[in-house]
Amino acid sequence: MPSTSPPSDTSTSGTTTGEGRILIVDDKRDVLTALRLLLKKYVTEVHTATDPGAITAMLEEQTYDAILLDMNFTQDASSGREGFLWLQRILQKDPGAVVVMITAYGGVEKAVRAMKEGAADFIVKPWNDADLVASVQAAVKLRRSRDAARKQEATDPDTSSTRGPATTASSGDGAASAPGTFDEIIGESPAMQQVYRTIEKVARTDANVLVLGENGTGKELVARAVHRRSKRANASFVSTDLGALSESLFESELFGHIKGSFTGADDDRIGRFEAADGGTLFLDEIGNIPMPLQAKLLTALQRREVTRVGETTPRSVDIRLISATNQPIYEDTQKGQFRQDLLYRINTVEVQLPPLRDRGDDIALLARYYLDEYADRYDTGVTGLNNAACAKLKEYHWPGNVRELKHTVERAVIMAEGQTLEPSDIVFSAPNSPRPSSGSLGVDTLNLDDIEQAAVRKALSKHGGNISRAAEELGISRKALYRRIEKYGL
Ligand SMILES: Nc1ncnc2c1ncn2[C@@H]1O[C@H](COP(=O)(O)OP(=O)(O)OP(=O)(O)O)[C@@H](O)[C@H]1O
Repeated sequence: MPSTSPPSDTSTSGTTTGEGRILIVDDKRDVLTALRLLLKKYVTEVHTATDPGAITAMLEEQTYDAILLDMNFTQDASSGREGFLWLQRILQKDPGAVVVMITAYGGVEKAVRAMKEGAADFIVKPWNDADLVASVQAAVKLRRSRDAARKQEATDPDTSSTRGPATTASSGDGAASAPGTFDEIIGESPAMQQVYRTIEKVARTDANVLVLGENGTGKELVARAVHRRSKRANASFVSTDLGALSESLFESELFGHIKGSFTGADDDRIGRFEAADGGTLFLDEIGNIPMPLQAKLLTALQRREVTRVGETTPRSVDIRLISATNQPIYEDTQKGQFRQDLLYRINTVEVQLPPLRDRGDDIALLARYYLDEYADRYDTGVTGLNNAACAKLKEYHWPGNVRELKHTVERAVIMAEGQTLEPSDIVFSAPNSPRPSSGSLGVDTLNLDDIEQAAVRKALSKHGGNISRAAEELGISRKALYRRIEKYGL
């Protein structure tokens, strides 16, 4: 039975302006007081508790639009373990809860891990008032839209099956996909199966996704698959290549502008953020944007609002963000070329796409697929490729990955003399480009932790997440590998 009186160490503030009922749980009374004073201007009710043990009873009595939860409760504790525990309990009790973690500056990595486990956001102490208020308001909004979506699903049972993630795609075969494919993505290597599993899991959530991989590995296809399987599938998917935007156009493209705000602004125009409202925004080449623009992007993401160039009033946007880069973004962060706080905002879940040369038989699978497609399109009568041609394709290092394979097969199908492709029909565009050594970790650092982290990532990606095989390749025990996965939050 729900208890009717609030636990003794909790307190409530009624207020006037904004909307929403929030709960703040922190063992430090001064933190609670400061937060209550600040937030009561923006939400209807602020409840506080110093003892996380009170959370369960409070959740039985009330539904909260947002819960601000400290990561550490016992004196001097810094592991964040209690934060994880209470986060889990809250989500068990109320799966729709929107939890914002509060952490000290040094605990940011743990807060990011908490986001992977279901927290909606995090706040770093000492906080910036405006950012904190924006984060709480966004959390309240998120709760409301989750509740509305749930109500909609309850009244329209078809909604979840037509718009939600495909539920029958557990082995990498999307609901409407041919064998060996997942939506439009072709490949059945262990590394790609791991990618499909991640897409399935993350699509259902609203978590920000960072897709990493060399050029032409299919990063945009992954972004589209996540969108298609998400509850935003019926809204727009807006793709923007940030690498192609000049600094001067960046703000107006992303945030929009009003007529006359600069030379050439002949009309009001909405930006990509607003165009993606309710749907998914895909920011490609995010690793290439200069520092000042990173700051602007971070502010928009933190506040979930954009201000059109030439205007002063911000507009709220509700987007799911998927970013992609082929840059070594972790290394760039260490070199000070990419903001760490922006990285933490965009990489809640990461999808690492393996280069084509590490995908084994997928090379032949893709080649046959494109062979059929182009033979059909150009009506050439080419029907297959012989073993030697297939071996030649598999031996090549594919610096341009799937995009390059596609063009190579297209050329071969057009130029072939016979019905079956032979090695001489296959001409590579960059046969002498340097072949990345298979041992290369793609990091340019001597920091042992970074090298270890890159090795663990690479082994997991190569073996499609298979712990035994990855541990064997790394030369460590399964247990030792689990410890490292935990250590690096992989
Ligand atoms: N696994 C795959 N199956 C089928 N087609 C693929 C696959 N991967 C990539 N492609 C094709 O290769 C081309 C490049 O894919 P995509 O644009 O998604 O790659 P990308 O990693 O985003 O590239 P870039 O880094 O250059 O932006 C597209 O034509 C896409 O359809």
